[in-house]
Amino acid sequence: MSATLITGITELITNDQPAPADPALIVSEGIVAWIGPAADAPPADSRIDADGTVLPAFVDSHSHLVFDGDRSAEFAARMTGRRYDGGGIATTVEATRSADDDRLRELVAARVAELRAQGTGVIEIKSGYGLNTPDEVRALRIAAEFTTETTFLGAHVVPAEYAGDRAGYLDLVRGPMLERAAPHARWIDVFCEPNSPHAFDGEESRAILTAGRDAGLELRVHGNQLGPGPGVRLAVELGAASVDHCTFLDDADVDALAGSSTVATLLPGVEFSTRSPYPDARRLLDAGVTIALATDCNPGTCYSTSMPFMIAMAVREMGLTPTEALWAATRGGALALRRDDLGRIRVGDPAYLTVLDAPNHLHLAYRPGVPLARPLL
Ligand SMILES: N=CN[C@@H](CCC(=O)O)C(=O)O
Ligand SMILES: [Zn+2]
Repeated sequence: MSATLITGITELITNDQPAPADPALIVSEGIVAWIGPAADAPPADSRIDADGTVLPAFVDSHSHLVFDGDRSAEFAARMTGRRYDGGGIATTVEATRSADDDRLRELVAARVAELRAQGTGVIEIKSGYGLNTPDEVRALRIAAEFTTETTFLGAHVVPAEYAGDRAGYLDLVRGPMLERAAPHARWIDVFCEPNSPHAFDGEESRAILTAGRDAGLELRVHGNQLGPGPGVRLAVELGAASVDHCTFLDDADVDALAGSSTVATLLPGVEFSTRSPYPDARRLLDAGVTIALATDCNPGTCYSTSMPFMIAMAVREMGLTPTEALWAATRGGALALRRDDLGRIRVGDPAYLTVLDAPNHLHLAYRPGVPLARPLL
């Protein structure tokens, strides 16, 4: 067994026990084996001088990394006033279906390398740009090469070939497509958005989610992104682990979340890239809701892999302190994935550790856009 001692930690964020003065860590075989004052550290085989702030790696609980194609022109049009309504997803579906497996795998690998280099440890990856059975299954197979947190999103939008037959597509998604996809997924998700003509209303979403649950999948929901809607309350009612976006909430939505085990996952990169109002994270926290921050990395509403960027926006635009935003991007993400072993530094947990080239964690929001975060090991 080989043990590595980590010293030179200017600040240690554990999201667990308070850190000692002049903290040090020992990691052995990928597990946190010891935390204590550097002066008391037991012998180790090697040593790393962190020379900065050490924190749990970010947990990015919402991404759509399996795609091909480019929608930068759609982004540019939005910056001059065009609204987002989900219609551009069809462009990505076409490009993704046309890509061969090796190309898709390379694209995902490059995006995963990009996010890891910025301090993300574990990521969730959704399907949703195949929208037929073989392409959805392929997306999940490729996603599973990079994470165990794979999500079946056949109910992203109704694809063009079913434009006149929504009911037919719903039957496909909750029938044969689900049956083939379920062995490759942990989660099922739905774009519940009555404000988009392409996505699904409350009853359609309920039908998809309950079928997924019956097939053994756990639930997550895209809800209340483009306007008020039933997504948040449906997610809470069905016991979903997370409802994501939460941009347009009324008091009943906030009350429902506050009394529940459903995490509200906020995706400020989407509001940035669609020129929308940011969700009110302060209101949610003050009501006692558990919140997470994630990138939602996708070609339409947010092509960013950067959790530090999400933290900076949450602080500047959404009313969180830097400490709260960091917690939401680490432990919050872990809870949104119902992973008790992630998002904190604790003896016995996997050693997903990030180091900041900065004296303390406030620099994550204080120095936006600066590449401070990287994997420690
Ligand atoms: N809103 C639904 N799905 C993605 C966007 C997908 C796209 O536009 O390609 C999201 O989470 O924002
Ligand atoms: Zn999404």
